Amino acid sequence: MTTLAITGGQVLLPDITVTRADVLIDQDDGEILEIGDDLADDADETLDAADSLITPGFVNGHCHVAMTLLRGYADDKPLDAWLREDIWPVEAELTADTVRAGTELGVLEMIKSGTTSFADMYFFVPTIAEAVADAGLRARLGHGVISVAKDDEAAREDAREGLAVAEEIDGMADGRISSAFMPHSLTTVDGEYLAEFVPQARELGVPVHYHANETTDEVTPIVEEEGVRPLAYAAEKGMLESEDFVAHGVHVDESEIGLLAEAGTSVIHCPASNMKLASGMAPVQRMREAGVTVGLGTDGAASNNDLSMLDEARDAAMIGKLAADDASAVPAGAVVEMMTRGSAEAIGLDTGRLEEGAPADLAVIDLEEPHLTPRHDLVSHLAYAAAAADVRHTVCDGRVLMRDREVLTLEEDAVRARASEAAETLIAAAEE
Ligand SMILES: CSC[C@H]1O[C@@H](n2cnc3c(O)ncnc32)[C@H](O)[C@@H]1O
Ligand SMILES: [Zn+2]
Repeated sequence: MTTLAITGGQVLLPDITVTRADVLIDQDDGEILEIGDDLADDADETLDAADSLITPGFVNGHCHVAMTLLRGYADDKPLDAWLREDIWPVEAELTADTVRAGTELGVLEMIKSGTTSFADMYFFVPTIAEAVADAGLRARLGHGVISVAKDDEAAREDAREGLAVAEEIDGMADGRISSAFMPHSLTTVDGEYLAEFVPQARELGVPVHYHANETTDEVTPIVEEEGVRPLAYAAEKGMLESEDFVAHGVHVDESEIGLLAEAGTSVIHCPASNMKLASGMAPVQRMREAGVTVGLGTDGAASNNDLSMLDEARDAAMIGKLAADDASAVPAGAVVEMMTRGSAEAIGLDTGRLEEGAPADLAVIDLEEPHLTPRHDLVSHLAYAAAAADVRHTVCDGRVLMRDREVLTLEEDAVRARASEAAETLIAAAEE
């Protein structure tokens, strides 16, 4: 057994309290062996966490990681126009090579901001899986299925690809990669395909993940054409099971919050994307009070425009108060829980907490910074004041992915250069 001790830090425990302790890891099994005092002597190697906070690695519950290539490409538009006029025409030109370059850039950014796990819906998913495996992260990945603007055979082929990819990649990278069936949304995949293919996802035993109730433009047509709210429609299609998770959940009414709570379906809140696209304010406080598991996600870098979960946590706390018209709503402890265990539970990964036997997925935050001084409350600092650049070390599955800001699994300069080139190639192809 090879062991690593993370020493001298403060540790964020599962009950969202902080205590002074070392963390001892079994690097072969990728598990936490012990959290306690003076564990350095028991370890083969150490990682210094003096003046630092050791937190569970952050869990990004909803992303399109290769969209880093489109960061800053099309800003300041609402969702539907943004997708149809700018994003989808460019995405039509994606290749496995450009997706690899965008994914490497995205996972580099994640490692540098303390994220160790994420859920992702995109294209060229086996390529994304390889990049995630090489970078050392944990992820639940799926092919985004769309039927609009496709003929029947193309739509079926796309859905079949969604299932085939889910089967192919599940369990890759010693189990660090898992999969899901991912229809894009309730309005971009026709009901007949949902009815046909969702049961096949159940047979495969994978969860279903989709965008839901993100804008009023997505709610109105379903109410008008189906006569029910979108999440009641999703339930009719068999898409509201306890392992399923929806992204956004902005325009959900009380009946839909009740459906989510009853079914155990989770919601990934994406506050930055919801603000940037002016989609609306999700009723996070009400969903949490009703017992819905709420996680946090960045969405893609083109609608955020970064992949930092620390930014997302602050945004979630701020907009949560505004939405509830209550400064005590969505407090620091709630967003810290959402960015760790909440997202992990939502996307079905057994991580997001620091305790004996849990996966050794963690981030170490440097507290020796002016904006983290004084240290009245480290949970408050994590929610409101810490930034991506404060992350010192990142560890996933017991492996050190970043030590003292040096990423060990990716060559940072080369990744940035390849991504810049891929972005240029992509835009040039779209403008041809
Ligand atoms: C079919 S793969 C995923 C698909 O989703 C698009 N996308 C990115 N951000 C959003 C969002 O906020 N709502 C809906 N769809 C989004 C992405 O560009 C891909 O086409
Ligand atoms: Zn999305």
